[in-house]
Parts: sequence; structure tokens; C-alpha cells
Amino acid sequence: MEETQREFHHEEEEEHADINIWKYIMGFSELAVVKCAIDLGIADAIESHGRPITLSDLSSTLGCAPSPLYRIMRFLMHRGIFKEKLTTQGSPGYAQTPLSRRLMRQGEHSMAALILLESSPVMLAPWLSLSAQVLANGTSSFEKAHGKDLWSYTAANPDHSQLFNEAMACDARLVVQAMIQGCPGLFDGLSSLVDVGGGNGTTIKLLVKACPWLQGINFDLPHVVSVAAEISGVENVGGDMFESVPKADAAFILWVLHDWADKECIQILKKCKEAIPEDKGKVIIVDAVIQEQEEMDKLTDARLMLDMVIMAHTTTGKERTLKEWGFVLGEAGFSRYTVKPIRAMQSVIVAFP
Ligand SMILES: C[S@@+](CC[C@H](N)C(=O)[O-])C[C@H]1O[C@@H](n2cnc3c(N)ncnc32)[C@H](O)[C@@H]1O
Repeated sequence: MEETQREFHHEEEEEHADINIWKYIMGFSELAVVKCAIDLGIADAIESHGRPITLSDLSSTLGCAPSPLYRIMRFLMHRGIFKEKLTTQGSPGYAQTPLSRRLMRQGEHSMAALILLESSPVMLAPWLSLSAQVLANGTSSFEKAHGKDLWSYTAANPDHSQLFNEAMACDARLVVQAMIQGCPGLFDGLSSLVDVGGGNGTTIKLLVKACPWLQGINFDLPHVVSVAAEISGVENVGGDMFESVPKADAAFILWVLHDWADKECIQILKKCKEAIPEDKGKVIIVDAVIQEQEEMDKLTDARLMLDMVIMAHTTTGKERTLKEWGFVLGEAGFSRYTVKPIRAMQSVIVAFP
């Protein structure tokens, strides 16, 4: 590279650094403003209005002062969350987008509970001591913040447990739909299915609805299933997946194994394997696969961020590459497995005894 070219390249890199450093300094503001929009019920108000709404109407509906609400909306529109559209009277108004509908409190697209969980003081505190988790003799950042691990904390705090379960259900609604579309025939030939770490039962409810021939079991810690809804065709069973998993034709495990280190993951997988028939059983794992450099796609960034979330919030959890999945499945005694990416953060890994 010639000297002038090198200087130009250096200046470009400096400019890039000057711009990007502000994104990190103020990165938290995006989550905070989105939480503010949910707290105020902005998306719900625009949806109920049924057509674009002026600042003045939105302010009076929400009981907000127009000036700060205008600034919040300017930010959210700049991020593409809401859009500007003329009202029937020809005045500038705010309108919904597919993204803003995710901020509604209810409905099949709502992701509000997941945003409220991640922006709760309980889940934010561990981020401030992430370095503690990374140090050679460090402690888990969640335990440093709260004195116990996530599962003991949720067991002792029913309100947080409820928010956690509702947050997981947001993702479950997306992923079950993506799985049904992306993996036709996945549940054919099965008559029973146990959802291991099934939370409040949203996943198994949707699966049994989509595949009515399935008898479902929602299996989770006793304090979780004791408050899970009664669902027709689904039995709620409380227990510990490290000790045993209820028997069924197949075990389903969504966003659970990434909460654990390899050693625990292998133990859970062995218990799932014991729960299914040796000849025709299968374990259906729905979890992220971290791609290698050459396979990256538009969700790679989100998956790497998820790995950081798991680092901050669990004691030993991690997102895994395909090679790492192959290792834990082999150690747990599975003879073969298939991997299918779906339109979601997770892929579907089917493991056979
Ligand atoms: C990240 S959540 C996933 C919930 C659900 N599968 C979903 O994706 O909507 C992990 C689940 O594992 C459950 N869990 C943790 N430890 C467990 C144990 N020892 N036995 C059974 N379930 C456990 C938690 O209560 C929680 O519901």
C-alpha cells in the first residue's frame, strides 16, 4: 500500500471509531426508549385508534406532555419502529409498522414481555459485573448481583418468575410457527411428546394445537408448573431434568441446553435419551447454532449477542457451534443427528438414540 493510501485508510478508520464509539456510549438508550414505549402503551394506543394518529391525539390518549412524546416518537421513527403517515384530514400522523406491533402488550406478535424482562433491574444488574464472569477466578455475574443463580432467584421471586415465563412464551410463539413451517412432518408418527423445561406450557400448547394427535407433557421445575395454565391434551409435570424426564415417544427441548455448560448439558441429554424409546424415539433440540465465519447470515449478530445475554444471566451457559453440539450429543450417547435452520434465532437439531 502506498503512503497516501495508508494515510487515507487510517483517517477512515479513525472516523469510523469516532462515530461508532457513541453507539456504545449510548447503546443502552435504545432498550430504555423501547421499554418506555411499552410502559406508555404507544403501540396499543395507535392500534386501537385504527388509523394514523396526530401527536396531539396521541398525547391526550396517553396522558403525555406533547413535547417529550414528540422526541420519543422522533427517535422511534428514526429507528424504523413507527412510521409517519398522513391522517384522513391530511395532518402528519404516526402509524404502526410490523416492528411496532411487537411492542404491543398482547397478541400473537407481542414481544413486550421479553423486552420488559431484559430491561428489568434484575436482568440489567448482572451486566454491570460481566467482567466478574470472565476473570479466571471470577464468579457468575448474576450471582454477584443477586447472591444466587437465576433458577433459585426465580423460585424465590414469583413475580420475576411470571415475567420470565411470559418472556419465554413470546419467543416460543415465534419459534413454534417457524418450526412447523420449516420442518414439515417433524411430529408425524409420534403419539406423545414431553417438553423439557417447558415453562408456562405455551410451547406444548401450540404444538398440540398444530398436531392434535400428540399427547403433551409440560415438564419443568415444580414452582413453574404449579402456576402453569391447565391445557387440554397437556399434563403438567413438576420435577428436575437432572434426575429424570417423563417418558414419551419424543422429548422436545427449547432454549434450555444453552443455559448449561457441556457437563450439565450431557447429563440433561442422557435423561432425555432415557425417556424415549430406544428404537423409534428422538430428541428434538431447538437452540441457536453459532455459525463459523464463512456461514454467517443476517442473524449471526443477534446470536452472538444472545451468547452475551446467556453469559450475563446464567452461571455456565453458552451458545454452541455445530462442532460443540456434535460433541455434547456424542458424549450423551446419540448415534446420529440432523440440523435444520429455520426462520428464527434457533435451529432444529434432531438426535436419535
Ligand atoms: C430459558 S427457559 C426456556 C423455557 C421454554 N422452553 C421456552 O423456550 O419458552 C429454561 C427453562 O428451564 C427450566 N429449568 C431450569 N432448571 C430446570 C430443572 N432442573 N428441571 C426442569 N426444568 C428446569 C426453567 O424453569 C425454565 O422454564
